[in-house]
Amino acid sequence: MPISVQDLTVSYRHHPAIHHINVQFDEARAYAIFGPNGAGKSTLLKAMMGLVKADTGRVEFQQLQRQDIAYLPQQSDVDRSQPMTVFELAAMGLWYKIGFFGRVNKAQKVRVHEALQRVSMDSVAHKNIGALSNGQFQRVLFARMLVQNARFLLLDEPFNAVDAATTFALLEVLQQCLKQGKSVIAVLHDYEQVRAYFPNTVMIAREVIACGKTEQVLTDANLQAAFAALQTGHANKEWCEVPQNKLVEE
Ligand SMILES: Nc1ncnc2c1ncn2[C@@H]1O[C@H](COP(=O)(O)OP(=O)(O)OP(=O)(O)O)[C@@H](O)[C@H]1O
Repeated sequence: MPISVQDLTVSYRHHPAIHHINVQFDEARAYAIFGPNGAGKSTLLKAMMGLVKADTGRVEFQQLQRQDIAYLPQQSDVDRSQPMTVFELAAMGLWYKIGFFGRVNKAQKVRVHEALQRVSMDSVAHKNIGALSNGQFQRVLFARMLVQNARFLLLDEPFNAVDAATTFALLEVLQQCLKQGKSVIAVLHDYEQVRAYFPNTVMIAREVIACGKTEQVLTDANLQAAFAALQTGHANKEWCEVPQNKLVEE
């Protein structure tokens, strides 16, 4: 049951951030999305989640429901200043079962506590999220994803501004998820992390530069091609400055 990205173009103010992207994400695999700053990595994830409008192409979710996809944006969607406990934030992973204001039943409570245990945050389940460090907060957001029990985990720079111990612990959580048959698709900047934990890499620079086994994709030649593509604005003949339908709309 793969996710298939077909001919996907998204532009901001007439400039394509991603351009005719084709890529398939299969189940039970770990994919790194890699590329220079401004390559369109976050935009690709947002477009897959339907958070930005596509100018061309589409994303096909074969036999997947909305709750089968979990998404952790780069800057968290949760306002940490609002009064909410660690437990309540993790329990938000149940949104598709109980809505955002529904009551959590006994079995669901157990599930939330188990998820918090997996990220070593159950002992502070009663704490307000405003009191958490960046690393602790990211652990709770991972617990929320575990509660959702999605089949595809889309993570945008999940270890940015997170301490080394937490990064290691959360990478281990992702490994467990893979063993359970889930897929992880993560925007990452750290070569070593990608090489150690992500056997598949999609390198983009607006367009797909290379896609496949990490050792074959993360090469100097591909990295140079990625930087060059971003500087010159095109790496193949099909480049078009602005998708036509976007011009008509605006
Ligand atoms: N909301 C927006 N409005 C206008 N331009 C945007 C917007 N979001 C992104 N862009 C531009 O689109 C391009 C791709 O941005 P995106 O954040 O997807 O790249 P990225 O590869 O994730 O970058 P980084 O590694 O720096 O996070 C960049 O040139 C960026 O400035």
